[in-house]
Amino acid sequence: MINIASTTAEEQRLIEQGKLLPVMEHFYTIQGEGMYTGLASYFIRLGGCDVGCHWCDVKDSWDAEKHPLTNVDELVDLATSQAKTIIITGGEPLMWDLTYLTKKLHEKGARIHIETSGAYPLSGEIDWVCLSPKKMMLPLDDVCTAAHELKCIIFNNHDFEFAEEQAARVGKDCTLFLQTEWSKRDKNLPLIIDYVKENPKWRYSLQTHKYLDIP
Ligand SMILES: C[S@@+](CC[C@H](N)C(=O)[O-])C[C@H]1O[C@@H](n2cnc3c(N)ncnc32)[C@H](O)[C@@H]1O
Ligand SMILES: Nc1nc2[nH]cc(C(=O)O)c2c(=O)[nH]1
Ligand code: SF4
Ligand SMILES: [Mg+2]
Repeated sequence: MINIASTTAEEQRLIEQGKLLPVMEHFYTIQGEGMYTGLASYFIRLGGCDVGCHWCDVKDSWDAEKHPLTNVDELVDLATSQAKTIIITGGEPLMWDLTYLTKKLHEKGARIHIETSGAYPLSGEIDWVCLSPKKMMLPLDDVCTAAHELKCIIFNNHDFEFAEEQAARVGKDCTLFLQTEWSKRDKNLPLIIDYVKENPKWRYSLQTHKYLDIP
């Protein structure tokens, strides 16, 4: 687990227990991507990521120190009062121990999804794992095995090859998605459409929230 330099010993203890986490933002919106596109969901975006995707659309999340340490019990109450499906994202949410957060969410009857690069071990009880593997820090085998959904980002042509390599690592029931890197969408969407027609084990995923201009 990462150490936040500016925390007190008491805060560090609560972070290790998962009762205090750096939260960049939390908001009720509609899942824009992948298998659950269109589903009303509450997003919890944890700060901290060292994977370093040059095209990452939430670079502000990377530095955990920039995000307020937040009381997990209060966050759980707020999230579950608004939605049944809670999506934990980041940053890289698996940099943190999610045992306490997910236990509390489940006690309130929530269904829990995660968006992850898979570069760190799974923790907690998660109902739906969306794995989006990255070349710079490959996903761990255990996360590949647990993935319900594989969402590979296409930035350039080589990413189709990388996507096939990662598809060979997930279980046979894992649903496979190709999603264009947003800034390359005009060039890549026709390539992805052709690829999916030729390789129908893949589906495309669009970042529909960006077209709709919602969070
Ligand atoms: C911001 S990441 C946070 C969760 C985790 N770190 C991960 O990468 O899966 C959430 C999702 O957005 C995708 N993503 C990030 N930047 C993107 C971009 N510029 N275009 C398309 N998808 C992007 C990621 O691959 C991931 O599937
Ligand atoms: N609407 C919406 N859907 C999303 N699906 C994954 C997101 C993420 O940033 O993890 C995301 C997001 O930021 N907004
Ligand atoms: S792993 Fe996720 S949060 Fe981290 S840099 Fe890549 S896309 Fe951004
Ligand atoms: Mg996003």
